Amino acid sequence: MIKLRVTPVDWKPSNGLILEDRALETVKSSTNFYVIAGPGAGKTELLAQRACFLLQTNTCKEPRKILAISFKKDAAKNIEERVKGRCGDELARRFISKTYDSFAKGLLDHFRKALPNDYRLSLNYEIASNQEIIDRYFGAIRSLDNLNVSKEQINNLKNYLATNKLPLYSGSSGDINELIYDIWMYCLKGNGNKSEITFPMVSRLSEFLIRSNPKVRSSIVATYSHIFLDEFQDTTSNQYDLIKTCFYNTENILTAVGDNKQRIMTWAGADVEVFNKFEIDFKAKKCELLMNYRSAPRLVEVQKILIKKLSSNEVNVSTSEKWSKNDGICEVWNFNNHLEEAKILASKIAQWINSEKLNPNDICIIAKQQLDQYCTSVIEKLNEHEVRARNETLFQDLISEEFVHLVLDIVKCSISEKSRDEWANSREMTRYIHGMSIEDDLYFTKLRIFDKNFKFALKEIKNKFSGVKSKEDLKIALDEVINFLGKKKLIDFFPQYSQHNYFEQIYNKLHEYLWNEYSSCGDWVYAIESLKGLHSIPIMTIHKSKGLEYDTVIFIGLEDDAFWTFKRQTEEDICAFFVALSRAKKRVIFTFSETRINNGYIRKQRRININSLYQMLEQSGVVDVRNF
Ligand SMILES: Nc1ncnc2c1ncn2[C@@H]1O[C@H](COP(=O)(O)OP(=O)(O)OP(=O)(O)O)[C@@H](O)[C@H]1O
Repeated sequence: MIKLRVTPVDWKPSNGLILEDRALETVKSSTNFYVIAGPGAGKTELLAQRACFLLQTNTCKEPRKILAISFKKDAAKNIEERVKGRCGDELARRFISKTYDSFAKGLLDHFRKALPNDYRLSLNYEIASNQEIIDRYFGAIRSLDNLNVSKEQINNLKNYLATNKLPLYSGSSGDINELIYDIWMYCLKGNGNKSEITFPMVSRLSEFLIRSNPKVRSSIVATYSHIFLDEFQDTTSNQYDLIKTCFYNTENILTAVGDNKQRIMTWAGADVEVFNKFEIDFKAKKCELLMNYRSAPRLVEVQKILIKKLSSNEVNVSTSEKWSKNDGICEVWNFNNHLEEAKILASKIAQWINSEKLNPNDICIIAKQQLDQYCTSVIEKLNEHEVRARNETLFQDLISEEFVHLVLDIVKCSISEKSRDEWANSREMTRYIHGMSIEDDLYFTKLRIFDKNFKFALKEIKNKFSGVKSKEDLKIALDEVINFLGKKKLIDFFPQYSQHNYFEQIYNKLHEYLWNEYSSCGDWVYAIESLKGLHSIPIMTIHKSKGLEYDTVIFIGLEDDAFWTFKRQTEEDICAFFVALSRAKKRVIFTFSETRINNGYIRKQRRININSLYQMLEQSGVVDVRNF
């Protein structure tokens, strides 16, 4: 039974977790804190527990909320799920989990009219990438000839576009400032009156509007009493400025968590000084955690070598008591070519799934980038063993969409009476979407009517789905779900879908992907689980793997070609290697293949440039090498 209210003294961490003293102090603190800790130290868990503490003790006083900001949609979803699981849906309604982009965009959409005139963008603005904007600008407006700008500045233009706070200095003829100013004006006003901007520009505009409107700022400060910042090491100056403008010198309490050794977004502008800035600006206290709850002891031995390399510090990371001293497998597997690699990996994976009773999604395959090049043969060979593996990049964003979750839950519980969790989640969520509040005097009467309607709707939805024979039928069945929820109500509840055709885009993708799954198995429950990734091995890049954990991690291609940036950005690439390694709980395998096919050509692979990575593995004294 989930406790709704306890006193701060009586409060205990949920799920029977025991927190280190330092972690407990941060969970209960009433001052700004930043937590620096390595992989698996429980940083995300600490935020989830802190949310429970603040909500269950009403330290975050009703109706105020907690705002949690993450980088990726799935990370935002992950922490939201943890909070729901630990303190229940009712309290978790006051836990608002967003990405930086959705936070900034939400502010802009809500308060767009408060922007100073020169920077007011059109209502129906579009989001574009840096490159699209630059290409369009030079295609439509300007040639490179009459510019007083160096080649390097042009090459790095995308990095400069949203570097400075607004309003921009308009520059002098043809220089870089004038160019940037001109691009901004083109983006805001120039393209047939429909503005087109990038996410970093969204962030700059939001920051500007809050800075120029004390009333808007006050409303944000009043809405949220506590702010959580996850993966803080990857925060860009642009994002930090937005946070600072919102919450500097206010009574809001901020908690930032991160790990400098997992900073893999420097290329995207991560500010290496961000923890120092936060400490000074927000007078934040520091908390260091020295546990690794995730990885087995032998894997932590390898991690320690990398930690020493990355931070020049000897650290004494402890492991969970559930492990024995010799638990953990870290191996390098050498192959003659990528086909041998695929064949042997597939057969070993199938063997582990059978003998160790692992689910496919307990195993993760990671490559540095170019998943098609490194993983296609393994996917094919796994299929021969009837093990499915899929490129998670194509699914992660769709699956973490809130309304996709809701629709899938509704369909699943309409079909299968065993889906109790999905039934409870979708009933709860639908009640909120339909505006039912426990504070309403007629709540219980309305609840009875709602439950009757909900039951009836599930029956209708089940009928529709049972009759689906074609992709077109599926569209009609899905429409039944949307009609029951009410498209307008859905969009009012999830304002992120109010933008242009975003809702339609997601909806069409859901239709397409769900049909693909169903047409290959003919079973709705299995199709929904498959779409959620329950029956396949996820394949992803290191960047996508951040924050996740798996029993077994297989890193394909520990080779110079994969780490082609190693010489130029050695530290960032070691951090990337560290992130991949530290996703594993029990076993991590690195592969090296003498040759690989690249663009139809056989390429010899080397490990000269990244030799230091191999040396670190060897230095740990726990890594075995196997030649196949
Ligand atoms: N106090 C604790 N006791 C037991 N298990 C814990 C505790 N804290 C976290 N865990 C578990 O350890 C694992 C890692 O936790 P979490 O994801 O919060 O770590 P993290 O520091 O955010 O990791 P990373 O930076 O590598 O993403 C999770 O499975 C989590 O449930």
